[in-house]
Amino acid sequence: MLDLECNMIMLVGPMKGGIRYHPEVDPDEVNALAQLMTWKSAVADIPYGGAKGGIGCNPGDLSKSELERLTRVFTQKIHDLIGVHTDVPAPDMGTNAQTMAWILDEYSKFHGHSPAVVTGKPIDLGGSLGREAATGRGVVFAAEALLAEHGKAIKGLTFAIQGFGNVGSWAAKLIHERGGKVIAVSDITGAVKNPNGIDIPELLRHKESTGSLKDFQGADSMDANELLVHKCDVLIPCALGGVLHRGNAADVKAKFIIEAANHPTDPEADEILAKKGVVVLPDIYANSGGVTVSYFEWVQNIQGFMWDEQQVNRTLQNYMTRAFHNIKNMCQTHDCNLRMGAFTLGVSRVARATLLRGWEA
Ligand SMILES: NC(=O)C1=CN([C@@H]2O[C@H](COP(=O)(O)OP(=O)(O)OC[C@H]3O[C@@H](n4cnc5c(N)ncnc54)[C@H](OP(=O)(O)O)[C@@H]3O)[C@@H](O)[C@H]2O)C=CC1
Ligand SMILES: O=C(O)CCC(=O)C(=O)O
Repeated sequence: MLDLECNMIMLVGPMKGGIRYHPEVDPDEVNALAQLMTWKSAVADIPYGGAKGGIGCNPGDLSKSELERLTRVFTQKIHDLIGVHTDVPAPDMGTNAQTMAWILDEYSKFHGHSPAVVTGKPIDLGGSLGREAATGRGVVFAAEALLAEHGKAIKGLTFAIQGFGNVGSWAAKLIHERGGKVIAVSDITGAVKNPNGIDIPELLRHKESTGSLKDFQGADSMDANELLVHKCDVLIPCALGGVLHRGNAADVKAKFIIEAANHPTDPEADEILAKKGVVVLPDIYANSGGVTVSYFEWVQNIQGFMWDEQQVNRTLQNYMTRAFHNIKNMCQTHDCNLRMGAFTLGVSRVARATLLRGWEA
């Protein structure tokens, strides 16, 4: 199944969002994810509408050459819909810089060389330094901003991380570097735990060489579902949507949840967690580091000028800190939680742009 959804008609700039390859991709989910991109871009204050694309497939079952052919055929079908100033794809679950390189190459056969038509591409093809790490790094900046509000810091706190792909592995690495104790990690093959803190660089090497978390010597294996209710200070879902639901929310022991995945908490779980006093940092803010650095990549491509990595990371931190304070202001003004504050900020920015364009009903 191939699907591409766009949620905003060029109100403030092109539409933007990732392309997902996963067996559970369906049009409703892609549409919902495109809507999240609209509010996410508005919260980050970057000039984009929302989009998302996906293919229902299991990339783990496909060879590299099958993935390339699939991506090229997909691009042949959507090349008239995407474009530097209309809709700019990026990686999401199951896709990566190589996928973006194939899209760029195939698109350029129809429209001429156009590096800015995708972001998250390899550096050698015009990708931005810092984009690969950006979502995980943004998650860490977001966590630091939230924890500081509560008089805490990453150092010394315990973390459980679901998902060890692009977002989860970068978040784990950066938390480990800051002195946080990552005590549980999972991927699709299972989960591992170590109450003294997992050696994340070692786990990265193990995952890189074996392709899974299984048989890692530095930690005990655990039930992957148990990870979400494991005793820790901070839980970071970095995989699928809907993983926190009424069946497990009451058992969550973390005091903070940083939503690095898109839509990991369903509305029933949200209510249960709020009653328990768990502080949830919403996805449309917490994982916005990826699209923010995608914006920097697009700007660099259009300018034909490459930023150094320090500039990318510093500017990302400024964007994440500014957005956190804007959300907090909304929460204070409307006496609401962080999710409502983030949505109020995003929706009000989109509404203002709509009115200014004269599109009111
Ligand atoms: N990439 C980006 O820039 C952004 C991503 N996001 C969101 O972050 C989340 C992760 O994306 P990303 O890291 O890019 O995706 P990846 O495909 O790189 O990684 C996904 C990870 O989730 C694991 N996983 C899949 N299913 C399960 C499961 N049932 N239980 C536990 N782990 C599972 C995978 O396991 P395995 O390694 O074994 O395959 C993998 O480690 C998604 O929700 C995505 O929408 C949000 C903003 C930007
Ligand atoms: O980098 C991008 O453009 C989009 C990233 C994405 O898909 C997301 O934030 O969910």
